[in-house]
Amino acid sequence: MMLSIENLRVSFAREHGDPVEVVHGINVTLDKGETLGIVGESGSGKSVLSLATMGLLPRTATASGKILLDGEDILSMSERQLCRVRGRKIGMIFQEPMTALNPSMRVGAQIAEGLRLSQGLSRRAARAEALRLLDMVKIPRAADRIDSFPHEMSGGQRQRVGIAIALALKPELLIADEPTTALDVTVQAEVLDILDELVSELGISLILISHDLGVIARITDRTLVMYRGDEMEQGETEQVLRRPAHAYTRKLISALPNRVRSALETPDG
Ligand SMILES: Nc1ncnc2c1ncn2[C@@H]1O[C@H](COP(=O)(O)OP(=O)(O)OP(=O)(O)O)[C@@H](O)[C@H]1O
Repeated sequence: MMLSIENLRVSFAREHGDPVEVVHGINVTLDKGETLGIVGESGSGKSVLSLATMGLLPRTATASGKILLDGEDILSMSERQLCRVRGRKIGMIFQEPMTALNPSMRVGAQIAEGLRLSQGLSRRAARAEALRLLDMVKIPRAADRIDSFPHEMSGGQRQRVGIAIALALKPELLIADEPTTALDVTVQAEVLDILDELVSELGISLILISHDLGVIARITDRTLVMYRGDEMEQGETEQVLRRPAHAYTRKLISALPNRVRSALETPDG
């Protein structure tokens, strides 16, 4: 898997007046197994960038540039081609796991349903695979929890189920948009660590979107810092944190809690 976003611009039509451009020429490349963090405050265009990459921009949006996934441009694919890409190549994890979960279906059955549709597994094989996935995302006593409903689980467990559902389709690229924002801090760290472990174990590429540089710093190789639709800087996460090239990045770093900030500081200052 290789993703290459070239000079991506996105604008939205307005009822009155000219369209407004909200992403102003972003360039990103991502190799197999690499993890990229996209950070920036609210409105910086992170979600628009990720929606564009999944081919999920609303109809009012116009995009130009290229989003090449293994050489094929997402921006010029038909809805049918996009559905195949989303089923096979790109998985998604959302901020609120309930958006990806069906509240009236047991979690095991939801994971199994995806497996039966995508891989044509028998009922029994799909259930066994669902159990394996629940174990993989470290749901305690998975064999007992497989028949739980989403509302019977904690937020962190629901997000793990969300991760299991995304992984069930064996994606090559996973896009996680604020996957831990709705969780408390300790649970946040657990879910991030699971995500980190799984993507590296499975060789999946990851785009992790967050307004929180602490979240990005925890698990990504590279970071793109965005502000109002522009790239502020991009580079190895460690470099960006230790030697931020841009005042905006320094502002994001100074907004981190002391505890996180001091963990990032270099011995040589
Ligand atoms: N459907 C839409 N129609 C019009 N404008 C939109 C639409 N979606 C997003 N925008 C605008 O695009 C800009 C970027 O929004 P985006 O959601 O990508 O920001 P973000 O960095 O993800 O912020 P947040 O962290 O709040 O989600 C904002 O100015 C937003 O108002």
